[in-house]
Amino acid sequence: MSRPRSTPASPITTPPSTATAPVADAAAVQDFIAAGEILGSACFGCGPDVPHGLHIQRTGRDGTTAFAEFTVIPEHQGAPGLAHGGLLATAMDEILGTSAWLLGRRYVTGRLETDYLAPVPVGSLVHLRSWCKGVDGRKAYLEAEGRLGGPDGRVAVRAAALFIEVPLEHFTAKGTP
Ligand SMILES: CCCCCCCCCCCCCC(=O)SCCNC(=O)CCNC(=O)[C@H](O)C(C)(C)COP(=O)(O)OP(=O)(O)OC[C@H]1O[C@@H](n2cnc3c(N)ncnc32)[C@H](O)[C@@H]1OP(=O)(O)O
Repeated sequence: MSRPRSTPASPITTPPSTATAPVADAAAVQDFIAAGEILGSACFGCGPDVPHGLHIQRTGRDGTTAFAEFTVIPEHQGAPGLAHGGLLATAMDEILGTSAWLLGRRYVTGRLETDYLAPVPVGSLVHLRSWCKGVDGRKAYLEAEGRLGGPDGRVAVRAAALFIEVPLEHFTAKGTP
């Protein structure tokens, strides 16, 4: 039986040799503190008013590493008694997006790779962490993990991602569905 890879990253989500080390942006760090007012309450990942949303709470940061947590409720279930895998990918996307935010530019997820290492029971408190490995032009390379049993407990889910920097118009110029 093959062992889990030590990193979830494929070649697409591995920073190239030309990538530079990430630097936290001072203004973004201030935004992090006031994130609730900036993002509003409609985000499925972190919005407090979204019924059955993840209600992810950001708990801290260190450089471009972001920390957060959420509780898996019955409405998040997939297989009996367990969190839905897509929901856990959403949690990964949210914490990855938070780390990308700390770079001080606007990014969207281009590619998200997720490894599921252990089942996550309904009722679990999932501890999220994400960090940026490098930046190359418009591309930011990030990883994330979700742990059970405490912030340093065992890793149940992990992800690697490529985020792409976009202009403000990406969010304001809505196309016709
Ligand atoms: C306040 C503090 C807290 C804040 C918290 C915030 C929380 C946030 C929580 C929410 C977080 C949730 C976040 C979300 O959920 S974001 C929502 C989910 N993501 C999207 O909706 C993105 C949809 N896609 C697009 O809009 C476009 O495709 C983008 C903008 C990504 C690129 O289209 P664009 O026309 O602009 O650029 P380009 O096509 O010339 O590509 C440029 C380069 O990138 C490379 N490339 C692109 N895609 C991929 C790919 N898939 N794999 C590999 N490579 C890819 C491409 O090869 C090229 O490389 P190169 O040829 O230059 O080498």
